[in-house]
Amino acid sequence: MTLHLDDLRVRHLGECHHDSPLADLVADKKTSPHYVSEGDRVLLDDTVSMLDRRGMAPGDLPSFEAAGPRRKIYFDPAEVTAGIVTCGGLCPGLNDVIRGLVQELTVQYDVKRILGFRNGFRGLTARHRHDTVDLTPDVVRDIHKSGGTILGSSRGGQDVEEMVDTLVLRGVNVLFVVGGDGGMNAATNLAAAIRSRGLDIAVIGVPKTIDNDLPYTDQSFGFQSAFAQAANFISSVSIEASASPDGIGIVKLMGRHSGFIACYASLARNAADVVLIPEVPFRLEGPDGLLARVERHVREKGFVVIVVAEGAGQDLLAERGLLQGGATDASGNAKLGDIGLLLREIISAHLTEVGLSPTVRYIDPSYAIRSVTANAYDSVYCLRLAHNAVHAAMAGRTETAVVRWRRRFVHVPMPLIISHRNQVDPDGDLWMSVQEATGGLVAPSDGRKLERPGVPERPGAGVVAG
Ligand SMILES: Nc1ncnc2c1ncn2[C@@H]1O[C@H](COP(=O)(O)OP(=O)(O)OP(=O)(O)O)[C@@H](O)[C@H]1O
Ligand SMILES: O=P(O)(O)OC[C@H]1O[C@](O)(CO)[C@@H](O)[C@@H]1O
Ligand SMILES: [Mg+2]
Repeated sequence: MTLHLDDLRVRHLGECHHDSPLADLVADKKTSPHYVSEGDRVLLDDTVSMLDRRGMAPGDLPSFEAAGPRRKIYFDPAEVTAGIVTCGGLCPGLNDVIRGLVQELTVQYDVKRILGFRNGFRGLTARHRHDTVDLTPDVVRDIHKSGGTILGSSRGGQDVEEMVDTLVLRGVNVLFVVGGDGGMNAATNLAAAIRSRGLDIAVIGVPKTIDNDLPYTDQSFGFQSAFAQAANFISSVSIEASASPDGIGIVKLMGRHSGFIACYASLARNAADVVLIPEVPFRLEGPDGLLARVERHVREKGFVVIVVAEGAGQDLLAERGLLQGGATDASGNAKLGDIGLLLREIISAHLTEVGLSPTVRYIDPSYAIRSVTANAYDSVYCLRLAHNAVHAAMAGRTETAVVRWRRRFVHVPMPLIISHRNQVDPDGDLWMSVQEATGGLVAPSDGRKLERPGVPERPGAGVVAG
């Protein structure tokens, strides 16, 4: 998809006429390596060759509006009622975002009324619209010390007009949607319905997903906390497998369509011998297939550790009739088959057949990963996203997501956030690092050649047969 400057312009509700309470803070600020001043823009591309290929004057290059406080704002804070909704799967840092939104709205902008809608978009239906939480600094003071979301979350569709009615009936003129691709889709539809009714309501998205599958953001919040926890499970499995004769350690990690958690968690511990992700289909059979590679590891090193993303190898499950074709959850997300269980069965059978005596240690930590409290890094990240989301809303931006792009906080039009999925690029440097750390790949099922097969020797990785 080729993006132009016009694709990156965000919607405004109108001119900003009110003095911002933060005007003094930004009055004399200029763009520097650590600040982007109001009105300046952040480039989409970041290499000389990419810029060169565009062949444009700097002002015409595709770029994002910088986030941050403005000198003038659109809404009179005394007239603002804010709403907050968290939707989809849990993710570390949701409470940090809620806390940051409430603190910034109340302390900096003196907004008096903030409603927390319960259990995702379900909370905006006619049935649940009056069951809201009054969010104050006191209510949110300590919520960042726990994982999850104090507002609850849900999957499943709701009628968009009914949700707009809720915003009108509850007097909400600024809505913050903290959600993944589904949540951003719903927020986009909501904003379109608001626009078609000519209402003065801002919808601001704070993109969220532990899968890190949303584009135009460096990395989604909570992702670091999630993969740090996932890495602990890889260590556990590695210790177990290395202490068992012919040990097979398998960890299945979340990641429906994107294997970022599997890649990062594997790199964090450098204990994985094989990493399987949805983006790189793999073969079981043949000299470079998974089974041969696993067998080689066990014979040479005594054990093997496999990290598999839940969305990997779905073709293998389908071939075996282990997928409910077309089955989806309430939000329309495809229901996946259990690749971890299939690998456990197939690998055990193969190793037994070739005369080994495998001991399998299989962990599927699933919710134990995404329910953790945000680490310090993610807490800071969430707080800063929340501050910028509030600035965007008060300045009358709408149908806009607030993200960090190449270290700067920027505004991205919501349709772009749902325009495609962020995935591990098999030709990118992350996957290259995984190859370097694991010493090669399982043969891809698309017939591509393997570049560097082999078993690397890693300090502390276990016994290497002489
Ligand atoms: N294509 C869509 N159009 C409109 N609304 C959607 C769409 N997909 C999902 N939604 C709504 O958005 C909400 C959240 O979606 P979903 O359950 O897919 O989680 P998500 O926001 O993608 O988060 P995550 O990926 O982290 O689990 C649900 O209430 C769902 O009905
Ligand atoms: O069991 P649930 O709540 O439907 O969520 C599972 C899914 O949610 C995610 O955490 C985020 O979409 C995926 O990684 C996972 O497949
Ligand atoms: Mg999603």
